[in-house]
Amino acid sequence: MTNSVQVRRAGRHFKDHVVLKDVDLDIAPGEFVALIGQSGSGKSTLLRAIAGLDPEATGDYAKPDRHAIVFQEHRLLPWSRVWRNVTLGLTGTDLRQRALRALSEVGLTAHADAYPGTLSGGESQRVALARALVRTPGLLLLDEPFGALDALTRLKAQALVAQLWAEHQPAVLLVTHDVEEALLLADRVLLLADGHIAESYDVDLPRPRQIGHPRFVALRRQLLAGLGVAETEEEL
Ligand SMILES: Nc1ncnc2c1ncn2[C@@H]1O[C@H](COP(=O)(O)OP(=O)(O)OP(=O)(O)O)[C@@H](O)[C@H]1O
Repeated sequence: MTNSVQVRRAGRHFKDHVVLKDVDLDIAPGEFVALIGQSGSGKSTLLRAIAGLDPEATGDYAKPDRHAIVFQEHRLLPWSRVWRNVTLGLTGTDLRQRALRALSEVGLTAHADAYPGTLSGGESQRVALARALVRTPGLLLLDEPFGALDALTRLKAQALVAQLWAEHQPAVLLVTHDVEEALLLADRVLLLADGHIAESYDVDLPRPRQIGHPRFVALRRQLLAGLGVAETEEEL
């Protein structure tokens, strides 16, 4: 398989509500793909199916053995120290060392022995990223990981993800509501609508991306039109 991710005929319904009808999706090794779509279009449902978390999803799914997922909520265990959260579920003798290495990549070495309850929202999401990184994933699945962060923290978290992706080159599938986030980070943006991938946009811009670049502005307009949002309506 030359693709890192290959999804064929993905389907999912909840009783008579058909959410995913016929989704085909490919991600090349090291490619960063963003998935946008209106609220309720099935973005999270698709991500969960790809992650193997949804036994009732139908279709064929191929993905790297090592994959990791980061959700909008950090899902850290409050009674476990940060470094233990990072290596939760892993076995081996050097777990603390591995946790510290991953925490240093997200700038949180100093918080290794803290409990999650003492961290800010942005720090908690960085721990969740470290927990993903420590698994050296070939595929990183990100489900609105910055959705709950304030604007400045969100920008910093986006820059961190861009840097980690450039260093480690996993394939990435990022679910986001935010067309600017998609255009800042992704090689390609997919639009999920009516239960399938309705559009694919190549983000043919060098990195780091400049939001004022005329091509960026044009792509932003196309994506918003694809979502059925007028340019003046900022957020969905
Ligand atoms: N466990 C469930 N039971 C019933 N319906 C569900 C369940 N999970 C999801 N759905 C429905 O499937 C549809 C798609 O949900 P999903 O969370 O995948 O959408 P989304 O595109 O990620 O939305 P958002 O952007 O608002 O997070 C929604 O209509 C939702 O109500």
